[in-house]
Amino acid sequence: MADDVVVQLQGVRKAFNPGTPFETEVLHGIDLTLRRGEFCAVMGPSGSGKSTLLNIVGLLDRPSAGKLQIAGEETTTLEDTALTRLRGHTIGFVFQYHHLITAFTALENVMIPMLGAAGFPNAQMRARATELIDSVGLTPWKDNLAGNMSGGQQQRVAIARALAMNPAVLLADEPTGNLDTKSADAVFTLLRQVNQEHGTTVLFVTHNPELARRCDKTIQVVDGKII
Ligand SMILES: Nc1ncnc2c1ncn2[C@@H]1O[C@H](COP(=O)(O)OP(=O)(O)OP(=O)(O)O)[C@@H](O)[C@H]1O
Repeated sequence: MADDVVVQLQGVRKAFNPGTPFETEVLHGIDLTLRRGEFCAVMGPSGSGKSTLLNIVGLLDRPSAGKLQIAGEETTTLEDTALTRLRGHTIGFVFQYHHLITAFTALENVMIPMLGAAGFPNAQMRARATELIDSVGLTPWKDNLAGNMSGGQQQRVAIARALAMNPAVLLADEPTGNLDTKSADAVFTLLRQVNQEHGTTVLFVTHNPELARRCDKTIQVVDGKII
């Protein structure tokens, strides 16, 4: 595998409820290679398998068959604890719904992934979270409760939180799907900026062809296959 390949799927299949009468194969042999700094849009009809694909690349779910290498490591043979560790250090997630803790401030939400085993924040974590909040343009709002922020601001906090561990791969599942055009554009521009400044590889699910055109490449997932 070339050094700059950060995500590689070979013949990845995913079946839900395997071995039961309800078994359904949702991904039917996906091959995909993403290099460092690549920004790739994922498009395709509803129910075609885009989120399932992101969950597998994000090590939240395991393939039923095939190979998946993340940051040079073959993941299909890893035990759950090793998989969790690799996920924590390599992958950042941004979802359509921000999944912030609304009763925490913006800054506190960004510190959550840094807490780790310590379980409580220190000055270094606070400084790093402040830097991230600054980088997503939310300096004046850092002490606002996440629940009181606008949709676009919440998504910026979610991006800052996703970057807390400086991930090689950022997985964004329709992060702009719930936003008005102007906020969607601003969130996309921020993701692009992160990608270019840090060389983060981004996999970005969208139904918006305008935004897909602004990515380095687009894959179409149809009926569980890349076409
Ligand atoms: N845990 C599960 N158990 C059974 N079937 C599932 C499970 N998760 C997803 N599916 C099915 O897999 C298919 C693909 O779902 P997925 O959410 O990946 O599609 P999607 O392309 O992301 O859709 P959307 O654009 O609507 O978000 C759907 O038919 C869905 O019902």
